[in-house]
Amino acid sequence: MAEASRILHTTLIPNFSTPTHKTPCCSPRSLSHPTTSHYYSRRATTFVRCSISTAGDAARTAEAANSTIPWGCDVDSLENASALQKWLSDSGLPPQKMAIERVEVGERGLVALKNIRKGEKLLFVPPSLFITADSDWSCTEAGEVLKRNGVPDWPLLATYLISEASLMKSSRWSNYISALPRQPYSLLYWTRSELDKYLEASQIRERAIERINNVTGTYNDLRLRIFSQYPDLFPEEVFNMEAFKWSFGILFSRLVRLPSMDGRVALVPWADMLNHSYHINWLRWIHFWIMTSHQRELSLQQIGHISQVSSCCHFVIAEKDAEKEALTAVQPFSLHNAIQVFISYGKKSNGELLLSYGFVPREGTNPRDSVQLSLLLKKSDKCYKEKFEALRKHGLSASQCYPVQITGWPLELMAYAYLAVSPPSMIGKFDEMAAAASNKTTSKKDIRYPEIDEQALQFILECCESSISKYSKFIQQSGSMDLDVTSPKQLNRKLFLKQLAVDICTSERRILFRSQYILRRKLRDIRSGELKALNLFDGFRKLFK
Ligand SMILES: C[S@@+](CC[C@H](N)C(=O)[O-])C[C@H]1O[C@@H](n2cnc3c(N)ncnc32)[C@H](O)[C@@H]1O
Repeated sequence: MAEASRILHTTLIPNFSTPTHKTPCCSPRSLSHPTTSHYYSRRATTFVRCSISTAGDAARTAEAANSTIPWGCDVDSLENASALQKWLSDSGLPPQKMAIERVEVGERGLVALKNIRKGEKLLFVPPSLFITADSDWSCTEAGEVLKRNGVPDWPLLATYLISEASLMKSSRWSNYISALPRQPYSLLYWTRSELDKYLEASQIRERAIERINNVTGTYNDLRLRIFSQYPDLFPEEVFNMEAFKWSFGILFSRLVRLPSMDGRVALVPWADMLNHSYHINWLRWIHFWIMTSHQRELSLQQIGHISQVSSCCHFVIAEKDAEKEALTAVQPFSLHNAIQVFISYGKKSNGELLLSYGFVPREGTNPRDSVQLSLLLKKSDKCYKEKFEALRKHGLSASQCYPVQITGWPLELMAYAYLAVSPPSMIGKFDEMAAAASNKTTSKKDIRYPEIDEQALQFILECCESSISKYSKFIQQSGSMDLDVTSPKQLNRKLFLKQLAVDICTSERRILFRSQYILRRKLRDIRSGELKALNLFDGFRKLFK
């Protein structure tokens, strides 16, 4: 979950070596495990195949929205939760103080069943229950082929999930997979035309398109270089785009990085049933221990904050102070039955939460919320070429996005604005400005050019207002938007997407409104200061006359 997008960015597009074998490494008959043909006779092969649709491709759009995979359950289903709980305890999960319940926030989640004391361990998950890139494959040969081809962790795990899921009851993870959502909430499931229609105003649209392209590219790469070479191990009825959309959707919304395992990524059944919250107003330390295989040495895993939304209690999982806190933990407090326990998925904006987890927190509740403001160098600028060159030198382009928060904007954005408005006489400063506008930590960020402050702020204000007007237009039009549906099921889906889009646009616009207010005030101060200075100068002139 946490850091998922960053991890994906660096590892998703695999750099495979060319497969050395053209045929499966072992023929079905020579398998030590059940034979491949036997395997695949048990694989689920009944689902619809489809790929991510492009704009205008209405038929495929409808198909993409409606097709599902045959494993997993509905997002709010408790049907498989008790089977999951039982299987986990049978597999070594110690008795827990939480249970899976239907909840108000996040549909299903973990709720505390007992009073919990400060310092008490709340979650215990033995590593034997983690799914990592080192997990054993039920189909050993498939795992060996991927590893031999140097497939990185993310695509490897995505393929592993599909492989195990398709084996249904024969997989060791069948109880876990049955309790996973059949269609995780994720922008991966939005078609291109839905992204264009609903997220036109938000920069998150670009991120979603990029992510979908990455996932599609990864799947195509795997298909071309590996799956097509070993069709017995990776039949297309199972290992197709729809299945990869599902598995990447699961990874984006559930994968965690484990510092205690050298930062490797893993799916942690049970812990991944915790929903997200920012409602933190009273700190408590809670420890999330992971037992080693010998269960003697305990190592600590930092996932994030655990909080309780409806009252003033919450927990923070601490890495450094854990030992100390565990010793001094004495103060008991009460959690009523069925009170949901939350963690924080990290310092993410609402857009990032929508992108990976498919939900938008209530307006104004996310202190880390930000909106990407797009700034553009004007082509009509007399020094366009020189400015563009300076930007390029520092890894930037003529159009740049910067995150704006309710508390303000980064120094880099101001530096870009200085560059955008600086006159030809300041050509000698272009390089310094472009360097400060880049995200290189070595460059000096806090540059000031009071002589062009007003123009720079005015420039940012104009960008802000142009963005606000796009949001306002969408929000206004959304009420009467033609949803273009042919069935009640489609209508529900479109209404849901539209609501998410309105929520994200409203929360992003809110930040821009705040920036607009600050910018106008600053400009008013500058202008009234200038006016005062002008009046004073006029007064002196008259005096000397
Ligand atoms: C790690 S899973 C948490 C368990 C999940 N609720 C389940 O039943 O499988 C993350 C998913 O839970 C849901 N979720 C988590 N926190 C949420 C929140 N604050 N509001 C709405 N949905 C949330 C989203 O669907 C997200 O993709």
